[in-house]
Amino acid sequence: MNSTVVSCPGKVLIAGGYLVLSPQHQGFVVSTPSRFYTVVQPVPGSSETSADRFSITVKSPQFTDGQWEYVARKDEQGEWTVDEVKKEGHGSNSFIHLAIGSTLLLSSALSPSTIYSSLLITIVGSNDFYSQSREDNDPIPFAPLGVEIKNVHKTGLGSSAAMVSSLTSALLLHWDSRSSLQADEPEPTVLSASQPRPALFPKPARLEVPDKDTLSLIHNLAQYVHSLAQGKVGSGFDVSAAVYGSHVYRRFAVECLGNLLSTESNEKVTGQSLLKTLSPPHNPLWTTNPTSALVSPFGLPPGVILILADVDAGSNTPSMVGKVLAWKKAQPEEAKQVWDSLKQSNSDLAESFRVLSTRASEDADAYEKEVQKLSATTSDEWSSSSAHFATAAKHILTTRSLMRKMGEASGVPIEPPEQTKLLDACSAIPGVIGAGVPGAGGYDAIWVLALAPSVSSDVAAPEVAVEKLLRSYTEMSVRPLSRRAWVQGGRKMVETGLLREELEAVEGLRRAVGGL
Ligand SMILES: Nc1ncnc2c1ncn2[C@@H]1O[C@H](COP(=O)(O)OP(=O)(O)O)[C@@H](O)[C@H]1O
Ligand SMILES: C[C@@](O)(CCOP(=O)(O)OP(=O)(O)O)CC(=O)O
Repeated sequence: MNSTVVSCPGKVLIAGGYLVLSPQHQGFVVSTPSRFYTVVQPVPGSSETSADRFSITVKSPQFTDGQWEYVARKDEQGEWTVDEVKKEGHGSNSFIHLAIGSTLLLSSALSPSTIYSSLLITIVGSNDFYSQSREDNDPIPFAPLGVEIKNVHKTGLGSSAAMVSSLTSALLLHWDSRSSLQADEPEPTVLSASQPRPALFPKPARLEVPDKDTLSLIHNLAQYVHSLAQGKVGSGFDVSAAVYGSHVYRRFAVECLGNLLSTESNEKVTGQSLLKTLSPPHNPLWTTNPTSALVSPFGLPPGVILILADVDAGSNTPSMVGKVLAWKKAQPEEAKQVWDSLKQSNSDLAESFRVLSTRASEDADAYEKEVQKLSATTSDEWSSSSAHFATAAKHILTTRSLMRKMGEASGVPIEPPEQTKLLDACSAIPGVIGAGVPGAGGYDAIWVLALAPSVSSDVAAPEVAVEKLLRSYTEMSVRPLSRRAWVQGGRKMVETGLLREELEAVEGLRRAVGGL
């Protein structure tokens, strides 16, 4: 049987950090070209193994300790459990363990007739999820990092969310295709009522995106696994971006997960309990207001590029979140004012992107000419004739100043002075619309939004000047991610989320998988 490959993108929360934790507010998240790939392969000759037991080997070849072994067993009640087979020199990986266990339970409840057999799973992330060696400017795809997973330096694109989303969906898809191969009469399932159920994902790869209900189920499963493995429920924008791509995100309510995460509940999580809680047709909390998540279109307009850079100082998101929420509780009036203003400036920024996209589609030539013209001057020189780009630039500055205000009020370095200096330096480059700290802010990363004229002009592309500044900056350790990781404006939402892939079509993936 063929391998199954699913990829999910990384994320950059351009606006809405902290606010997005509350269902009254939104986050504006852009997904990145950097992706996590999960390749699920049957182990040759293993289909003869017992129907109640099979093994799963997971490899993460980018890490020196990236191999984990699991055994799945079915008990007398027909419930599957997955145990790790401990190996010396290899730590546990709760994200992977929980993803496999939960997906197997859900799959067996969805399609009780599925026959499981041993699997080899390979997981790799695009190089830009991790800081690369400074000596090698052009590493091979999915380059080995030569370190243990716990020691890797991450760049903030959300490795665990993209990994969990690609692993859970690849497994669900793989097992789903087995059920449709094996069962002459597919069992009626929740998703299909009494209709024979089509495979969850349509066949050939890269493939059509799964239907809406299936994507929701995958999203809900990945949110559950990610929260369980992290030991907390964040806003979930990172998992949502891994599944849906760039969008405006309003969070789902924790109640959607029922008591699945409850540490007090003695009830064992079963396949049926997962299905009943995670499947949208079964659990209306996922689809009805005010508990459902909302995903609406959002993206960068054409003619722009989002340059991403890793800052090597590191901040601790959970403690920053704790402090901001403590301030919000202690100073509710002041906090409400700041949050309301941020809500406004964030949605103004998104609206200015929408207006630019509309202009581009109405008159592509005039739009491109404007992009060319503005590339030669700095955003504070953009006159009212360039109103749309000037407006976007203004909203970025307003959002930044409000985030700084929130940081000062709560004692959290959301945009610390060192970052302000760097962002201002980037923003002063001709053709740069603006810059910011993504997500929770801190010392982790920055983004810079620049115009990207499509035909070469007399003017050097703004991105070249930004890259030069970042590479030569000495006041902080900052390093642009590779150009491959930067986000081009104008991409369709459907290309930016979860994708089913062909193994051979992804550069370097066959080599990374090796062996079989
Ligand atoms: N390539 C990979 N293979 C296996 N597990 C990975 C990989 N990359 C990340 N992970 C998992 O994600 C965890 C990191 O999660 P976290 O610290 O939340 O980082 P992030 O903010 O990037 O999501 C790792 O400890 C590991 O369990
Ligand atoms: C504060 C937040 O709203 C945004 C954090 O965004 P980041 O992109 O900074 O996240 P990490 O990759 O987990 O550090 C918390 C949340 O939404 O869960």
